[in-house]
Amino acid sequence: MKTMWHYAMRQKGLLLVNMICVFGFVIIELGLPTLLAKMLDVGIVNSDFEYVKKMGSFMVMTIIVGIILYIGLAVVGAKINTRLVQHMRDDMMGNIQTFSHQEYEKIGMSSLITRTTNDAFQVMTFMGMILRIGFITPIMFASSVYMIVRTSPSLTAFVIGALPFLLGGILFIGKKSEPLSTKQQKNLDNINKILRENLSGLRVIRAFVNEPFEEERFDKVNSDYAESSKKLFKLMAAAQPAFFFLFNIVMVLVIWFGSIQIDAGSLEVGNLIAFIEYIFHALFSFLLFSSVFMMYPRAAVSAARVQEVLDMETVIKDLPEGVTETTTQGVLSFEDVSFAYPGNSESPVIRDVSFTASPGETVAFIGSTGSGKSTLIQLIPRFYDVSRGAIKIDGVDVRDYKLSALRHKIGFIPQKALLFSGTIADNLKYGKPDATEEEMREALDIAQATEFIAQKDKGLEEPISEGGSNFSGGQKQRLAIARALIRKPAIYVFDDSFSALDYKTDATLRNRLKKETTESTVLIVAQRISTIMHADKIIVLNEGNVVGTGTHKELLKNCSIYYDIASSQLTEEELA
Ligand SMILES: Nc1ncnc2c1ncn2[C@@H]1O[C@H](COP(=O)(O)OP(=O)(O)OP(=O)(O)O)[C@@H](O)[C@H]1O
Repeated sequence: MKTMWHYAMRQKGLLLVNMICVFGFVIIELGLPTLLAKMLDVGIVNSDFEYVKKMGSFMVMTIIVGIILYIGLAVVGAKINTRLVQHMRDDMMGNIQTFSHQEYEKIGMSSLITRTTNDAFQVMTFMGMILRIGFITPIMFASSVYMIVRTSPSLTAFVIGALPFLLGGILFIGKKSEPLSTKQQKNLDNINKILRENLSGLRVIRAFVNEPFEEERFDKVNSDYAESSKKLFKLMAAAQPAFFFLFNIVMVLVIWFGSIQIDAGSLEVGNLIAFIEYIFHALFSFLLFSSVFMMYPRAAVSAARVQEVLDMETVIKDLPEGVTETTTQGVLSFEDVSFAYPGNSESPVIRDVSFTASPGETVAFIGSTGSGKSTLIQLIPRFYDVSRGAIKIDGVDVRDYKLSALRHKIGFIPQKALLFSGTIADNLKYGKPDATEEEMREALDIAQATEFIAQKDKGLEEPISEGGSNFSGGQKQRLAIARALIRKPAIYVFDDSFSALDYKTDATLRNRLKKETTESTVLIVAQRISTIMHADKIIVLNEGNVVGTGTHKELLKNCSIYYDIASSQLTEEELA
């Protein structure tokens, strides 16, 4: 509720109009039976046709105003709702952008998508119900009960007698539906998760002829979702016939005793008709309100999931007043750095790593898979914070920087080259929004991308499909490199970013890079010895420990792990 009201209250003006429409609508709805009763009991009974005509025109006018107010209610409600969900999604996205890897991993990508789309939609739908039904029904109910008591106090007992049954039913359904709603949303998370994996891993699935297995996996989560939805809908559906059964019993009793009272002359026909109309409004309002109440647990589950995203604070705290300017540019030092992934503090992935890297220098990291290379370099832009020790850039601890200033110093090229849908130019401008065509062409030239772009019909304006699927792995890597180059950062971090390039392109690219980065610090993670053998310093990692530091030649002599890696890739002559 807190979440919904927070967003609804951002539109106080529209809420006020909504309330005015609600009041007007209720007055008109209850005014109609009153006018009808008068028309019957005064006009028809006394054959006063002037009176009948007068009441008739009042009723027509009332209906017209009622329609206008009802349309107003729908329009205003739709406006409030769409803005509500828009603001909610904007805020969620804003907070998600601040998340570190830890928060992403905690909630999970699929769940974040479900929460931003489906859960926000559930909250919006419920708010829509509140704005119309939730506001109208309590007022309608209270006014109807007032009219019921005023018209015939003796018949009121039947209405009051029905209320405990209604209330009991509503509470029962509300209690039953909450765990079902939680389960339903979780099952929807699972559908999204499997769907994402299936769509992004389509080629692997096909290559391994695993379609039947994947279909079965999807079918399972889909059935789970259908099962939980079915139970929920069954529960909701059972409420309606039960209500109409109760409603009909009340009606029969009212008409039965009402006709006895008419016979005895203590009640007029018009009043009985109006009375039945009031009962209908009172009980129907109660039912509609109960449908809001029954939907509440489901919306509350969604609202809680949305609120969790909104409340989640990143462990990587930004320092808005942090350091933005430094005297040097690109001096990097690791000082006894250890790191363990969250929830795994007993087994650090990086242990007591120390090294320095200066502008103009290329430092490379090598080691077996899982030795901690990617983890180590992800600590530099603070994708994770160190568990012990410190990483300093230009003498300042990375945690003391304003986050944007820190990340501006770094050109990070991740292991998996990710391109955004748009054009080649759009993707390059992601690195530098005001990049000129000349700057773009220069970056592409260094990244050895000029040739394949020249073959594209539209050159820089060539469209890139979702995930860059219309480019090869090596082309994507080169574009990702160009995107980082265009920023001219103080520190380049290449996380195995040359792996998809052929040997010749790899060598040419690194040569060009060397000329371009004379004033920058370059860190390269690679599996290929040929990619790193010319680095000024090579750091060999094994199970998170530094087991060797030196040049290619030095390490061949005094680091057995490096020698083993090198000997598996180089010829005897190259080793010598
Ligand atoms: N997000 C994560 N949560 C928990 N453990 C992780 C996470 N990412 C990596 N690890 C673990 O940390 C260790 C180091 O992984 P890392 O990716 O840094 O190795 P790497 O040397 O870069 O390997 P590769 O060369 O295969 O990319 C591995 O044991 C891995 O299982």
